[in-house]
Amino acid sequence: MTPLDMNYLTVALPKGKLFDKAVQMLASVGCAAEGLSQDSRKLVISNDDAKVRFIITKTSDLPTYVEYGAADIGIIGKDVLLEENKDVYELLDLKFGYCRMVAAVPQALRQDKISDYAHMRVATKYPRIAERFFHSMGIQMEIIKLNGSIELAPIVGLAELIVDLVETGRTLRENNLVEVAQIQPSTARLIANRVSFKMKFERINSLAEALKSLVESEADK
Ligand SMILES: Nc1ncnc2c1ncn2[C@@H]1O[C@H](COP(=O)(O)OP(=O)(O)OP(=O)(O)O)[C@@H](O)[C@H]1O
Ligand SMILES: O=P(O)(O)OC[C@H]1O[C@H](OP(=O)(O)OP(=O)(O)O)[C@H](O)[C@@H]1O
Repeated sequence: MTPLDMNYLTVALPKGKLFDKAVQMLASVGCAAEGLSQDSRKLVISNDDAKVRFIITKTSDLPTYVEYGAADIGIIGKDVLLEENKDVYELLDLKFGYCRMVAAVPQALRQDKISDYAHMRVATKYPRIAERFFHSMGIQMEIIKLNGSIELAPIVGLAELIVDLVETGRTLRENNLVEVAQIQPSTARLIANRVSFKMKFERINSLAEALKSLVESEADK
């Protein structure tokens, strides 16, 4: 298997929350392979008849695979795209995986103005997004990078604030945290390697068009 193999389309899919819906949408437009499942330990799954192969990556690594052309296209959250800041084309908003990036604090620490949090510590899995947000507000903060369970940080005094994703709001509520700023909404996006998009234009563009029609038909329901 070589990168940018002209005969195959290589599609990167992230393990985790976006995987099942991404597989389902791609299958609906005829882009599928047998045994494509998160439960499998196989990381490359090919459909030789359809000349498509899927690679399964860790969420935050997916844009790197696409940027380097190890995958031609991929499906990934806008939050990860903004954080990883890779040189890829964003082709389509797939309108699933809705969540939003927020800043939150313990209820007891709530202040009137975001500037009142200046110079406090912010725990986050998304240091670039957090940095950019506070910088845009003219506020200097100390950013502490964590890899998960971010809501724990203010409870145990590691940080005063967090920047994290919220979907239902349950995790914030159950840890007595309240939102103090909305930073960025996020949905899943179809992305493409810049060279692949030119070299495999017909194939990638027709897949993107089919997904676009699918997204629009789902929105009409
Ligand atoms: N409740 C949610 N929490 C986190 N991400 C969500 C949520 N709802 C939708 N998403 C979207 O799903 C994507 C993948 O989330 P997931 O939790 O599977 O990965 P991750 O936890 O960031 O990665 P990893 O487990 O490898 O560290 C996010 O980047 C985001 O775009
Ligand atoms: O608003 P909610 O519906 O409660 O969802 C938000 C939570 O889900 C995500 O965590 P995830 O499950 O990915 O675990 P993690 O803490 O290990 O990242 C996110 O980081 C929040 O903690």
